[in-house]
Amino acid sequence: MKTLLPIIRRIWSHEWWALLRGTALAMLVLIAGIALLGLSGWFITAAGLAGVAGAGIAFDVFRPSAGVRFLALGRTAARYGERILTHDATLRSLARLRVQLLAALANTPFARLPALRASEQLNRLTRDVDALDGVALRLLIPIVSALTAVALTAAVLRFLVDPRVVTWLLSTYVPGSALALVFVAWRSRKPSRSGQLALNAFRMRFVDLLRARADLAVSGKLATRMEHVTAAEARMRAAVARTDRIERTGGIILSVTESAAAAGALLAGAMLAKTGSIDPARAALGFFAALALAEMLGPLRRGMAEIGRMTDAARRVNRLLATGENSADRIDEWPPTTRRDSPALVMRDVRFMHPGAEAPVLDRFELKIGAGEIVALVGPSGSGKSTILHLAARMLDPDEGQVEILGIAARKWSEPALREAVALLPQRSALLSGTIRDALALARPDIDDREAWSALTAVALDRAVQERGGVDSRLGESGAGLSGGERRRLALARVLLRRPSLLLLDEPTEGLDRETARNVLAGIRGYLPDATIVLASHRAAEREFADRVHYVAPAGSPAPPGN
Ligand SMILES: Nc1ncnc2c1ncn2[C@@H]1O[C@H](COP(=O)(O)OP(=O)(O)OP(=O)(O)O)[C@@H](O)[C@H]1O
Repeated sequence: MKTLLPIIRRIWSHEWWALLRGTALAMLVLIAGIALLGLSGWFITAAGLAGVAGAGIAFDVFRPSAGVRFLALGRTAARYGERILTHDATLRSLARLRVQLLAALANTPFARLPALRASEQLNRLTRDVDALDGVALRLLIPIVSALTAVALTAAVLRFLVDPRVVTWLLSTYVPGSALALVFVAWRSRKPSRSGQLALNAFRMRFVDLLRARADLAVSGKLATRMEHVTAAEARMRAAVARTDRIERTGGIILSVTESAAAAGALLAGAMLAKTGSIDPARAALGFFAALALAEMLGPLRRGMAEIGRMTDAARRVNRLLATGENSADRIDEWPPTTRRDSPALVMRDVRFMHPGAEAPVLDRFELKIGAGEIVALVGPSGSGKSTILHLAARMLDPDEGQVEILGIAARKWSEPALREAVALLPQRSALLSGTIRDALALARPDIDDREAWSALTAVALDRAVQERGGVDSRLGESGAGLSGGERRRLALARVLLRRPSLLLLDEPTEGLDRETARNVLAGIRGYLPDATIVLASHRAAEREFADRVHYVAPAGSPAPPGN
């Protein structure tokens, strides 16, 4: 329950007014239901007795039947209002929670991004948030309204019937319903959790299967992977069946409680009527109230069965929100102004180790790049070239040493100012499905045709786009429909559109033939004549394009002279 508190607080803080009114209406529904059954029972008994006594003609049928109608209609109206208010408030708070989770994901520190799995994050955003819709609807509101309804019913019965009937009802209902609810909550914790885990596994395996289907098919592993997917689905169904069985057993305990409470109330009423303490019609009230009290336990039973699923989801959501909110604090909002006369990029005595790695990738690393220079970083695979670009874009922060970007210490840059001044083309860029214009608009939302074509021309992609039908032609998922080299150039065009002062390119011409590579590199310089360009490079064409080559030695080995 402690895990659910932060979620309850989040829901309550924005929706307290709607929830308060919804809870009041939920109480009204329960009270009206109990009163309706009590009044109807009283009415039938009293009318019967009046008939037996031969006083039927004098019996006032109008007021009680008007009361029954009023209560029945009032209950329906209150139920309608309660559903609208509470569901609306819950859906609004879940929508807000989804946005908060997305923001937390967006704030995830870059160093942790490689560990994130798309399918896992998708799960979190859908199943976990959906699991939390019951926190208010099936736990909070039913508990508060049931407690209030019980207290009110007890007070009214005490006044109208007899305190002993109230004592009987409480002494059967309180332990009986507590036993049933605790039984359901306790026993269904495991299956409801394992059902959720199996569902998560099913979704992740299914997404992975779709993504890797070509590789799996050629390696002959498709059938085995499909078995994995169906195994997760079978576990999920088994867990659901088990939760249902537990819920039904809880239902049996509740039915026994209800029957015992009603039978006892009927017996007590009969005895009280026999001794003449109260009239028989009033004596029937306890019996009907006992039947009506069972109604309030239905939604609670469902909530209890889901408690394991809810707490697990809440734990994951709380953790992600906490990390996202903490890392958001990292961003310094002070926007500095760059100094034009200073070097574009300086790294002094930098040490950096990837999380979980055993040794630093950079140790006492030094680099100085003048404004307007084009520098190619070369070195063996794994020597840390991409890491240097990530440090220069401040996607990573060094463990030791200083990084200066455009004359300003990296830590002093505000996030928006840095993204204006520095652009990075990573080794693998993501293209979203949509049109070519959409892909470019990520860099420049208000992009016009002229800007789009000039960036596409710079990366030698204009002809290919024209042949496809222009900038409004559609791309499939991850840029499907373009060749690997064309996708790379489209991502490059997008980076150029930002017109950065410092452009960081991680193997920009990978997958391009020598001539196209040369054209693209010349196009980049033509598009950004004054920018400083740093390339992580393995290709001769890139080295030839650079003013200077900087050798990146693996950490621990000496850097050659000439750097
Ligand atoms: N997220 C990470 N977690 C742990 N280790 C990492 C991570 N990213 C990179 N590394 C490791 O850091 C080292 C440097 O990686 P980096 O990508 O910077 O090298 P690189 O010189 O750009 O290599 P390549 O030329 O093959 O692209 C490698 O040994 C790599 O395995």
